[in-house]
Amino acid sequence: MTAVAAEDARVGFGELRMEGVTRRFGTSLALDRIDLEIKGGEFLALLGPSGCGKSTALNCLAGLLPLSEGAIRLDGERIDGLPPERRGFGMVFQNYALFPHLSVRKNVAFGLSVRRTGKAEIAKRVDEALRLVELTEHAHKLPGQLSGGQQQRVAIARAVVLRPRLVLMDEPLSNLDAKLRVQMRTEIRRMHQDLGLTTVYVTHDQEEALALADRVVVLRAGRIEQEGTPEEVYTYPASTYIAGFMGYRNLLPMPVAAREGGRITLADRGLRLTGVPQQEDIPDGAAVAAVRPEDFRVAGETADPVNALRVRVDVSEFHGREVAAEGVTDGGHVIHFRLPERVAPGSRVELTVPVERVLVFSGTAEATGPKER
Ligand SMILES: Nc1ncnc2c1ncn2[C@@H]1O[C@H](COP(=O)(O)OP(=O)(O)OP(=O)(O)O)[C@@H](O)[C@H]1O
Repeated sequence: MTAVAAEDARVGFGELRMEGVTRRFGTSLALDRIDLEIKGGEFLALLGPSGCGKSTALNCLAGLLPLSEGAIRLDGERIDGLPPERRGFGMVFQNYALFPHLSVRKNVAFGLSVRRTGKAEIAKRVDEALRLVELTEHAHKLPGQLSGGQQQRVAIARAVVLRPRLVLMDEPLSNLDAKLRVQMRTEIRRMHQDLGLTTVYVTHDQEEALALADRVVVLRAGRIEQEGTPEEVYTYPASTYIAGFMGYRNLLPMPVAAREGGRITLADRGLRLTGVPQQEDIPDGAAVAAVRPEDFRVAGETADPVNALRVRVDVSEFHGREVAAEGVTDGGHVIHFRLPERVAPGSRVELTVPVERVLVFSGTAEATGPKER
């Protein structure tokens, strides 16, 4: 099959494998022996903070960057030596890179014209793509006459009109405002489903990754730290680094005070938290309790004495459905939690958290990874 035929054939693939993919820039290691399998039809998110190697991984898949070591195989066949245009992948980046002097329709048709696709076929496919991104009535406009979200939709239409077997997206929503980001997120997912695409999506936004992906791969310093379904990664982060990323805003380094029946109790300066160990070897001296703000509850009088803590509220912010609060324990631990309503600074509240929502890791304060947002 010729490369063009491969790109046009709307056939997916069984699996794409990255095998020991390593990429160096001088002496710095941007990707360190990445082994990853992407299944046809899957929506995979590559998640991690700035500099962890997400874009490098995507560019290696796209063929924009050669590998330093390793291989990429599509259904067993090596493709890492192929130039980008022969891989049959579509790309959507954060700067939409539309042609400013061409209409929306011409921008979307461009790739097909270059391939000398027949006029009637181009018209049919462009119409279909524009309908899909709901831009039919803007087809005659120039990109400069569109909003940021509309321009991004043109960029997506331009990629999917080629019916690529894999769509690579690098932070495609990062230039949009918050409301549009959420809308476009749904559209991207819908398109992925409706067109039966395989998508690899790079983002540093955990909410976006969790909302969109079938599987999330979290990168840290060029290596895979955890991979799993959004539910798995969110509920059972494999490390404090991932926990910090997944909204476990309370990462409290405390020594171990007791171990009993599969539970572990940490205690420090008057704060005592019992939780569930997430790793096998948790040393006595260096453990971290990870708790999500929304898992703390304001305790009633009948509160279970396990995991009861009293905090002085310093700040409470109205967030619509609930109030986000920051407080401090008598011993000086800063606690992030939620309240049903705002309270005056200096108020004292009793909090509690279920044992199963206190995740215990080995580690120290330095190892507590990125903070939420
Ligand atoms: N062209 C380059 N020359 C030198 N170093 C590079 C180059 N591109 C990337 N790097 C380095 O490789 C590492 C990974 O970069 P990469 O862009 O893949 O990270 P990222 O996770 O996508 O970050 P961001 O979200 O900020 O784009 C970083 O340390 C970066 O400085």
